[in-house]
Amino acid sequence: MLQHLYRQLNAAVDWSTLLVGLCTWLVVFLTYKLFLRPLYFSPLRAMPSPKFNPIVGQMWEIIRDEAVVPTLRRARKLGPVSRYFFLFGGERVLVAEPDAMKHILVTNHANYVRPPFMTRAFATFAEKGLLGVSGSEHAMQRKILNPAFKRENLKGMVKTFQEWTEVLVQYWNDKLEGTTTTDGFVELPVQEDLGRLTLDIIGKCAFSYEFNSIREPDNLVTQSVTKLLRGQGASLTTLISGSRILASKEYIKRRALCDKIVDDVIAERKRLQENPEQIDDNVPNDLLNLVMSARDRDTGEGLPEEVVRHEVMTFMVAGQETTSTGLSWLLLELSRHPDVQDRLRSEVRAVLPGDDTPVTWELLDQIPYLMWVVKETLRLSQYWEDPDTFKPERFAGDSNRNPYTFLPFIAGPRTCIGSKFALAEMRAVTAVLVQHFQFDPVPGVKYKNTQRVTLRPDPMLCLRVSKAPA
Ligand code: HEM
Repeated sequence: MLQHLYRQLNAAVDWSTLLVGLCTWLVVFLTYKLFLRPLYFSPLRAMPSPKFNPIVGQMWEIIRDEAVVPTLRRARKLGPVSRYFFLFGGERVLVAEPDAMKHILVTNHANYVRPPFMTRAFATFAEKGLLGVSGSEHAMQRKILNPAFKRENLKGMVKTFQEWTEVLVQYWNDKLEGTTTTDGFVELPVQEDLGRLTLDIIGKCAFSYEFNSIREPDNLVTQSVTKLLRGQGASLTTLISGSRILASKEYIKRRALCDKIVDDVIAERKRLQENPEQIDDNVPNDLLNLVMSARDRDTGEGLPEEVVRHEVMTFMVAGQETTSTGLSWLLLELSRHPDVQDRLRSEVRAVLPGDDTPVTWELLDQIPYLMWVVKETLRLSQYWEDPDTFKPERFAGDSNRNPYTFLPFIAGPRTCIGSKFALAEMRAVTAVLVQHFQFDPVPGVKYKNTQRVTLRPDPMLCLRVSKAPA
């Protein structure tokens, strides 16, 4: 039967013609994709473009050079809106112009959606939370959650920022006291320690969980969650699709542990909601509480329980590494600019005179220089005068500036929901740390940008830490 079919097919098809046809199609397709389209037919061809390479485009310099450097170089050379080439004739547009940013992120955001593969990668283990959903589902979640993230609801968390930073202060003081150097400093893995601090803070603020990772770094839960947040053990398919296919056994175990911790807290919280008489005065002031009580102002509906869990995980993913990396860059800049560090310390001390003065949101607002230092650390845009110089006072008189020249949290429907939280956390942590410590560079160490989920210093930041001058 099969033989018969094969003979019939052989008689009907001229294989050599088919092969020639296929080859011709391939040549035409490749010529169009690699040369004709990018050079003559692309709607982007009128944009300033760098040197054209049909195979690797600009990818080689992007991989080879320090992160962000090729982007800045191109923006300077080709202007605020330019085209560059991806692999195999693919094209990308680089935008560094405030009005164009507004157009893309806000006015016409529906035309510029994040590619689905990025959404999946962002939300590897919280696919139903804000980072993992899109379209109407995302809009519905934001409508319910936006009001929860207002300043009034976050104010009480500044106390937590201060308390956990004081744990780090104690930890570093112990190291200083244990040091044998006569110069009064100790070289510390600052970035690693800040990572533990922001884990402790986000654990407590997100769902009142105490990781206690500064005091107990080797604790199983801390280790598991830290590895999970770094994506360790997740396979490429897990990172791309969000599914657990091919993920290591350890990864699956860590996820189960993490889910259980969050589920237990939610179950206890629900029990209390149903039995309000058992709630004492200490209702947890955390994001979980805000998420569980948030309601759509039109329909009165809240978020389903599974989504609540995913939101808590999302806050952990979105709020831990971002702030610890931001704080690492900030301390690195302070160590490079002793004048900025001195001024910051004296302005902090003028408002928070004693080491034990309770830090509050209102007091943080009374130290404008602190906010300028934080913002200058997060600024990357070239759309500023003398853009490569670290100059916090450029943020004085900020209100007259076009908001689209400063976009660390982007803007529009996907703007960072935790931006106020993050700015308050970075200010509180910095204020407490500069009150106690002086930060100086370790001689001879040069840092480069490296792109992971965030832009990080490479190597990991290590600084000389000593007692702050009186
Ligand atoms: C310096 C610290 C931070 C920076 C620079 C930052 C930056 C960003 C950026 C750029 C986005 C948009 C990502 C995208 O859609 O492409 C984002 C989203 C988000 N961030 Fe932050 N973030 C920070 C801290 C935080 C903190 C502390 C939290 C939580 C408490 C948080 C929660 C979120 C959430 C939930 C989203 C998703 C919003 C959505 O898609 O609707 N972030 N963040």
